[in-house]
Amino acid sequence: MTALSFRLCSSPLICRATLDHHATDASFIRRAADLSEMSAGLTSPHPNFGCVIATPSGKVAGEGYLYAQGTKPAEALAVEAAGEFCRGSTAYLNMEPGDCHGDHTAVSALVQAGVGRVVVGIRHPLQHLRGAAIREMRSHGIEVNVLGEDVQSKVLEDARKCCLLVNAPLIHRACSRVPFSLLKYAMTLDGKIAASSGHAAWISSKLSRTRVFELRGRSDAVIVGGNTVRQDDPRLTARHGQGHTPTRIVMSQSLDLPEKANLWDVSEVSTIVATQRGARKSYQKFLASKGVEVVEFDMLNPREVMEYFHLRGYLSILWECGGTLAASAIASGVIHKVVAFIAPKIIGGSKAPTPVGELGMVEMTQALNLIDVCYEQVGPDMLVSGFLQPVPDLLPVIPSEDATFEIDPSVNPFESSIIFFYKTWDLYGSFSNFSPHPIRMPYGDGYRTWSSVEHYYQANKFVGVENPLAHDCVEKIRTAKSPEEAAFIGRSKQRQQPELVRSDWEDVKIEVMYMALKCKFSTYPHLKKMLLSTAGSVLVEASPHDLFWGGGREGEGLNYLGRLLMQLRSEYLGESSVSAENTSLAL
Ligand SMILES: NC(=O)C1=CN([C@@H]2O[C@H](COP(=O)(O)OP(=O)(O)OC[C@H]3O[C@@H](n4cnc5c(N)ncnc54)[C@H](OP(=O)(O)O)[C@@H]3O)[C@@H](O)[C@H]2O)C=CC1
Ligand SMILES: Nc1c(N[C@@H]2O[C@H](COP(=O)(O)O)[C@@H](O)[C@H]2O)[nH]c(=O)[nH]c1=O
Repeated sequence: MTALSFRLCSSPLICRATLDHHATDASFIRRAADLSEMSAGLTSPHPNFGCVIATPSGKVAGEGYLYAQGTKPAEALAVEAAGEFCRGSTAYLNMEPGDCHGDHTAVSALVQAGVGRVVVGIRHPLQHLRGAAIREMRSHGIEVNVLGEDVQSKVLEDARKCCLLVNAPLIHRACSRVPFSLLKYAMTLDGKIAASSGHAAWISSKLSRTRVFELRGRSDAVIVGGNTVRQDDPRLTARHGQGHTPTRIVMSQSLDLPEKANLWDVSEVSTIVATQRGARKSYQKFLASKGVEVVEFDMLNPREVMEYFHLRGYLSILWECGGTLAASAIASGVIHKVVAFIAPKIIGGSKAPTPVGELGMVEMTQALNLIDVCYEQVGPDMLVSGFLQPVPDLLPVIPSEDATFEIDPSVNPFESSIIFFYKTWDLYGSFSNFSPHPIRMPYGDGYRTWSSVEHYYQANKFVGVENPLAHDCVEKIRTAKSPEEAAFIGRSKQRQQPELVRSDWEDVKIEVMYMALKCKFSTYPHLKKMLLSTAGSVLVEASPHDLFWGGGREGEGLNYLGRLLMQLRSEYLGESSVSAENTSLAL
């Protein structure tokens, strides 16, 4: 079996006219993405939608963007602006419309105006909305091209990336069930965020601080730790004009906070204090009397707090804390992006605070590398920003129509039902690697029995490595009492002692899994029958954590387990149709 690839490669023979066409599509999609951000800082953060309507000769006829939740959709505004030029035109949308209220306003506007073609940057990131508007437009006879699926090339891929970035908060929030979090700090050239005394006003220039006000205006909330309140008495308001002002959140375990503080003045904007359950009840009462909301947590940590604010509907959070809380937030995996203003100043001081406290790392190889790093000079300062977690790519979960068809011709990816499986006790739980179905696989000179596919898969990470410790690992995993234990040993060893992992693991792991699955489904006829009974459906492992083998919570994962099962199903279906043909020939 060859490794599966679901991205269709662009043909090397792609012609000049197609390239020009792609360049035009790409530039209008980029424009739609830029437009979609026009409301940033003016209203509460929301999904960003922009629409450009272009005539067949490539002229912009109308544009629109969603101003705020519940206001007229970008598509309707663009149609109004383009008027009679809509007929036969192409509409460019950075993101598939999300028909949240069932009123089809965006799609109806395009259909009724007679738009002939729609180019979509990315599908809607939310599973319950994804694909619906695209299907609806197609059902009305509009040609819909989704970037990366129906049309592909380098220039379109770059444009698609702009669409992902412009809705990064929504995509991250959908995938990780926490709001999008941006850690911002200002530091001196020698890496300090304050003097040893704690004094920090100011490190960065006025121009940089104006940029911070803009960042605040694009956020639902700004967070600091208790110590920053004690040291700085901050206001944390967005003083960037008439724009949106975020809620202020303080995280304090001790509630050993001052009675007089700018944040307790809630006349213009609210403040929420997140604290440990039971902390200083009398002080909690005092805060309540000031109009400050206090929320108690059983475990006050960044993840719990972020999950809570996700449930309250927050999309985007700006962390403006010191290094203590920043380290805790990074360690709990809730920070998605970092923005650092670096001022050309030196303050010194071996005890002066730094932007990120203790992370427990001891070697430089453990350092977290930022992705998509940008550098910009802001007045005298340098602004460095980048992602700590890549914006999840929405493309692969339900692969392109052609590619899915390649794996399993019975599947029509956007019309088929989706069967999710995850826990072994679920309806299709036997598809999980953790299902208790032992397999017998070649090993060394003979065969060995493995208690589950997971046991076999995890052990294979260490097979063939000439180190007794790797051999021990294989045996420990093989004799693990449960698939969970096997997974735990395999994953932690891989993390702690990467030198024990075979060097070709990334190249062979899909093949290893495929062979194990093939053995499992061939050994147990009832499992094979169950797999065949799903023909025509897309299989998705609904693992919220494993974004390689699983499909993620909102379809952001690569779903390789589901793909391999579909591949296997297709092979079995092929075999049964060949044997049916042979039988009928024999008759
Ligand atoms: N230059 C810049 O960009 C910035 C500079 N600063 C400077 O940094 C210094 C303060 O730094 P620092 O002490 O690190 O301040 P933090 O903002 O990180 O506050 C730390 C406090 O956060 C609270 N906290 C609640 N939960 C947690 C948790 N899970 N993990 C860690 N902390 C938690 C605790 O408050 P409690 O003790 O109340 O329980 C803790 O003492 C000041 O001098 C300030 O001027 C601060 C922000 C930005
Ligand atoms: N010192 C420092 C920053 N510090 C951050 O700004 C907060 C003060 O905000 P406010 O009271 O609204 O002006 C402070 O508590 C800390 O979070 N920020 C920067 O951009 N540059 C700086 O040099």
